Parts: sequence; C-alpha cells; structure tokens
Amino acid sequence: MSNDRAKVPPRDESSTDARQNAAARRQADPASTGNHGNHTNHHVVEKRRGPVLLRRSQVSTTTTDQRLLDSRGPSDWVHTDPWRVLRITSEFVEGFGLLAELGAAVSVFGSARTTPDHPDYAAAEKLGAALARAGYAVITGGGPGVMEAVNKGCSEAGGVSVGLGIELPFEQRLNDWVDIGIQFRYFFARKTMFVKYAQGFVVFPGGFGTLDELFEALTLVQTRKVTSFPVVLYREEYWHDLIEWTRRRMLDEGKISPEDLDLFSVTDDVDEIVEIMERAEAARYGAAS
Ligand SMILES: C/C(=C\CNc1ncnc2c1ncn2[C@@H]1O[C@H](COP(=O)(O)O)[C@@H](O)[C@H]1O)CO
Repeated sequence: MSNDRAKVPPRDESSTDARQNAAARRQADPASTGNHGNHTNHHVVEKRRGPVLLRRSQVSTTTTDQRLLDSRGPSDWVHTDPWRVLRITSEFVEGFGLLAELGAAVSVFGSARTTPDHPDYAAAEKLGAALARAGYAVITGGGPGVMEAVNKGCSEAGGVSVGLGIELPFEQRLNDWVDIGIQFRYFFARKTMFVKYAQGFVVFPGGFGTLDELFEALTLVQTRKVTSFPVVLYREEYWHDLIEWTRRRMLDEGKISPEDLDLFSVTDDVDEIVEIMERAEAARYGAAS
C-alpha cells in the first residue's frame, strides 16, 4: 500500500471546504441525504480533472481561483529562493516582452553624478539626439547624470528613449526623459537587457558602476558571447590612464592578448560614435547576407 493513502484528508465536515463538499454531495447525490430517490447505490459524486478521478469526499466544490484568492496564512515563503526565482523570471519576462520589438538600439553608460553643467552632459545629450536621428533607440540605466542627458537628447529628437532602472537602497526614480522604462530589482536581469537589445555600447566617464558595465561588455566581446558589437569610450583624456594600464600591465603580464586591445575604440567625437555603430551594423548585415 502506498504511503499516499495516509495523506487522504479525513472527512472533517467542520471545515468550510468539507461543509461545502457535503452540501454538493447532497445536491448531486440524494442518496447521501438518506433519500434514495431514483438513484442507485452506485451513484456517487465524482469529478474528473484530466486523467485524475476524484470521488466522494475528495471532490472539492471550490475552484482553484477561489482557493488562490481566499487563502491567508504565514508569508515566510515569499522570502525563500524558490519564490525569488519566480520574481527573477518575471523580470526577464517583462524585459523581453517590453523590448522585443525595439529595433536597432545603442546602450549608453556613464556617471550617475555628472551634473547638467558638465561638458560630458552636453556631449551625452548630443549623442542621444544623433543616435535618434540615425534611427537608433537609446538604452540607459534610466538614472541621473549621463543617463538623463542621453535620454533627454534622444527623446527631444523624437527617438525611442529607454531607461532600465535599478532598485537601490535609497529612493531612485527613472529620469523624466525615459519614455519606455522598467525598474529592475536584480542587476543581472537588467544587464542582460542592455546587451540583448543593443547593437553596441558607448561608455562615458564614470565610476564603479560604469566600469562594471564596460568590463562586462568587453568580457562578452572577448569571449565571443556577442559579435560585431562595438564598445566605444567617450573622452580619451578620462580613459587614457586606464588604457595605458591595460597595455603596460595587463598585456605585458600576459593577462590579455594584443588583439584584445582592439575590442574597444576611443573618441572625443560624438558623430564618430554614430558612424562606428553604423559601420558595425553594415558589417553585421554584410556578414549575414
Ligand atoms: C548615485 C545616484 C543615483 C544612482 N542611480 C542610478 N540609477 C540607475 N543606474 C545607475 C545608478 N547608479 C549607477 N547606475 C548604473 O551604473 C552606471 C553609473 O555608475 P557610476 O558609478 O555612477 O559610474 C550607469 O551606467 C548605470 O547603469 C545619485 O545621484
């Protein structure tokens, strides 16, 4: 005998469900009321759910919806990893659903702290507009600083301005120039969207967040997880020392290969960034045809 038999709930008609079941049984089976009527002794309440057969006390009169909506109880399970997996999945579903039909796009990164009076802000705004005019949507982190500037330039030029925000310990809202936005809980789900829905990356001067995004992009290109994917650094003077360090330290000690230094380009010219994106796109289509 299977152990499952021990799990069959007893006929406890003091519970609401059991009372409803008993009522249903009486309605469908007058035999259960003591009134045998025209029914044979073989007539019992039963329910089929696909291949499953339920009879007598196992037949529930409540619906799945009703049980979902009526249920109350301990809520500890919402803090467990299996539940988090569902939330993570929902971020991918939302992101894929929102961005699947975006068209050609460029992801732009840079400092959240760049103020509107800084020259980088004006350059980022100009880039957003230039990309929009060239038919690209822009994707940013949806925050302040460089992100806001890019979204502003793109939106004002009539382009598609996307912001992928991130929940942070302090209050954070999508900047006013985001026209399509999602607020993510998980960095890794958000990062997938930056790569999956862009044809290339532009990186403005920034701090840890920006460097994280830059090096993630370079790693993806280096390991050929993404192909024909330009990574362009804006403002040579800011990046100069870091690039020198990659040459003098990383390359000299054999931590990267000489060709890895070709995985990114550097420019001070916003229009050149757009040209680089267009050339990469043409190369991609050329390779595909
Ligand atoms: C620091 C402040 C707000 C931070 N808000 C952010 N909103 C959205 N995305 C952000 C935010 N901060 C960092 N990021 C991501 O990292 C990059 C910028 O990081 P950095 O350390 O400033 O260089 C950026 O590209 C975003 O994707 C309050 O002003």
